Amino acid sequence: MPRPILTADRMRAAEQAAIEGGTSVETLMDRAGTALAEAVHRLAGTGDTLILCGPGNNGGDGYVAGRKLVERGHRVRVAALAPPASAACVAAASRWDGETVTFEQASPSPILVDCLFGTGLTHGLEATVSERLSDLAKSASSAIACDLPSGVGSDDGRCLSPVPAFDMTVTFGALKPAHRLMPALPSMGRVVLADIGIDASSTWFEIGRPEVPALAAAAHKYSRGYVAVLAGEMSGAASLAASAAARSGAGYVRVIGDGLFQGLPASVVVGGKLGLLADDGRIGSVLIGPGVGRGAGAKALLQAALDCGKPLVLDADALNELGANPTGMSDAILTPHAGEFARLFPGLDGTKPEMTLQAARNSGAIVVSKGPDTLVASPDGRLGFAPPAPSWLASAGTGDVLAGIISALRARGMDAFDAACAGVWIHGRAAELAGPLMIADDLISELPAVLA
Ligand SMILES: NC(=O)C1=CN([C@@H]2O[C@H](COP(=O)(O)OP(=O)(O)OC[C@H]3O[C@@H](n4cnc5c(N)ncnc54)[C@H](O)[C@@H]3O)[C@@H](O)[C@H]2O)[C@@H](O)CC1
Ligand SMILES: Nc1ncnc2c1ncn2[C@@H]1O[C@H](COP(=O)(O)OP(=O)(O)O)[C@@H](O)[C@H]1O
Ligand SMILES: [K+]
Repeated sequence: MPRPILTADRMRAAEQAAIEGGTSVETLMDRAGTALAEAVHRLAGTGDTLILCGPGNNGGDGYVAGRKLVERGHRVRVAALAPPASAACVAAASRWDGETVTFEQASPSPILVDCLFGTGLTHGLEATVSERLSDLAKSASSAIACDLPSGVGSDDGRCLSPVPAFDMTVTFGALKPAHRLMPALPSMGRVVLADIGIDASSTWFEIGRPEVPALAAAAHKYSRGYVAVLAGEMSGAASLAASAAARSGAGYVRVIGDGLFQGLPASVVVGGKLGLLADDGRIGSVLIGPGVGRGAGAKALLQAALDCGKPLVLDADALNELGANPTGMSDAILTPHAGEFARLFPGLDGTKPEMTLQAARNSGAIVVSKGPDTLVASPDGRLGFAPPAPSWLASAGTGDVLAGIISALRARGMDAFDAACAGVWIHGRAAELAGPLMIADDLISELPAVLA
């Protein structure tokens, strides 16, 4: 099951529903603190532990975790930033009778647990507090954040004050958008999700390993997926996309365009008239964008793609050619990077999740908003958050490869949203296998291992 993602408001509503269903806040906090202690102990073993507690329920989780860690043999010190303020935090703190130091006195410890603020953060930490948090996190062997690293905006991933890097973040019920959004993403470490008995079902989720439809025994090359790639000025980009489609399980890949198409597998067919797009009922998806260029030639190719009535994947130059605020794009997948997104959907505001969903609703298309924090949005409100992908994907041509992978999955018959989510996951995994010095071509070599 993919891990659900909830905004702070929706998390509070889920908590409220659990409370109305008969589970008290104290019980939820007890479960959260117990899960936090368990995760800390598993990661760091038994050792001297400093827990920084804030005045709200994030701090309350810390007091509970302190008690549980003492039971597990840790020497625990709690440093309170401010006296407990929320009722549940007051109750949890009243049960803490261990070592307590002032925040200013807190000295470095091998295990640091940050329970200052979570989803209730409203503004950045004071400079002296964030500096102290950073110093303590840097000098710890294991730094663990409760729910969110303190200073991170839960819904938008902004760092409202400087945020150090943590080894692990333990969150409850559901992930929060910030766990998978820049600029907070690199501070999270491993994100562990603990079940505290809240119904956290959501149409927002972290994209997990996909289930690609199995090949039928009676499959033939066209039923396995026929991808048509429209090529223009830069044949290398089309070659990358077409090769990626072929290595992602398409049964037949055709590149329509003039050019040398170096490096293309011999099995990829080159040539054919544009009229094929509409006439050949076997074509399962049409990819246009990588290397297609700008100008009259590109415009004619785009028009042919838009008119052919086949599932489309639009990337790169095709997105620029499309113009701002496209509408009526159902059965299309758009894969803009940040610059292309801003040109395609000017004037949207809000968080990246909100803007990507708005773009999908306005255009009618599945929108893959790429970057270090790729999101996949559907007009129906589904929103997939990519798991962290290696930053070495920042290399020319990797987007062309992604478009090729998605086109193959779409031609195979996957639903457009599922194909886009699966493509993003497969792309990230291929990058992990290809390693830091990879170039886009190397991603293609890893695809069979990822898809096996
Ligand atoms: N929602 C849920 O279902 C559950 C939430 N739990 C915990 O509760 C947390 C949320 O608790 P709260 O809503 O009490 O929020 P927090 O504990 O994150 O912080 C709340 C308090 O801090 C103040 N504050 C915000 N930013 C500040 C800043 N920069 N400097 C000083 N004060 C600041 C707020 O005014 C508020 O009084 C979650 O992150 C999680 O750790 C768990 O106890 C279990 C269940
Ligand atoms: N810092 C990063 N961390 C993780 N993934 C990244 C990063 N930068 C880019 N990517 C991914 O690499 C790909 C780049 O695509 P794109 O910008 O279209 O490049 P190109 O046009 O050169 O093919 C996208 O899938 C994007 O999500
Ligand atoms: K925290």
